[in-house]
Amino acid sequence: MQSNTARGATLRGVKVRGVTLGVGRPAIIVPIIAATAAEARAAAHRLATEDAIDLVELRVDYLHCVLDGPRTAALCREVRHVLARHPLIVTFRTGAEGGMTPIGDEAYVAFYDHVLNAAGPDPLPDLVDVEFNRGRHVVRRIVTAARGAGVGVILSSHDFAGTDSAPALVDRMRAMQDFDVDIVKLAVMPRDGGDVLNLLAATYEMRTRWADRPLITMAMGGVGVVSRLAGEVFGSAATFGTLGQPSAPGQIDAHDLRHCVDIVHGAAAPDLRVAGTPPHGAIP
Ligand SMILES: O=C1C[C@@](O)(C(=O)O)C[C@@H](O)[C@@H]1O
Repeated sequence: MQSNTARGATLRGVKVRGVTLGVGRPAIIVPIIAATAAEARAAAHRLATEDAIDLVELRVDYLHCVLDGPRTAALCREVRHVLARHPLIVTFRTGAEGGMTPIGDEAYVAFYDHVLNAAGPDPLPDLVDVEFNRGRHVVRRIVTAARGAGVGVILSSHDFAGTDSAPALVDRMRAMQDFDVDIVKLAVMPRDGGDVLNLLAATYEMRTRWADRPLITMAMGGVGVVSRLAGEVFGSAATFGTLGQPSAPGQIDAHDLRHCVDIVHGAAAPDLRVAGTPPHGAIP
């Protein structure tokens, strides 16, 4: 049963440090892909001064030390500190969803417990990414821990095998929104333009009829790239680009991405404001 049945729900933007997601131009997120703590630190120092990006994602599943929870949790705090004004998302992308490290449910919960309870002078990460497919019980435990720590949650779902119909994708996002999370994220693997349209149609319907919080959606791979560039028109609040190794197929250079997103925003924002289509509300 889905409880989020309010049609045309009003979307509240989510403010993370200086960045508001869900209102206006989509945010640009860049992943840190690093095998060692030293590499992660160096990448954080480089990204800290990057003006083209809005948020950083630390993909901890690439770290050799990731299964050492306390050590990785301390690194997350350190990276958060180094990034200064850029908000940090900590993501353990599991093997089942395109990540580098397989992990069982208990270890997955324990990992996020370490991250959310790490002691130290540096701040905690701003957001953690939790996989919807881990199941209700796992999601609830991590969301509760994150709420207790004052850390936001992105609930995410990846389909690397294909793309469901638009109605099925909307159902999935509505089921995700039923959790007490800040942002819902959906990634699919399209075979062709028709699949990309399914993702975009689902995003648009979700954004205009059901969503009361920001969505981030993307069709991965080459044919999906249009969804990363023009997601604002359909209601996606952020897009992932790369400054180094990509963390998923179809990501393009973050500077090029910024340029394209700005072009779309410059052209589309006045019409979006008039038509009231997403993202309506205050467009800067
Ligand atoms: O969920 C996502 C989106 C993503 O898979 C993409 O397709 O850009 C990249 C991941 O690093 C991130 O966690």
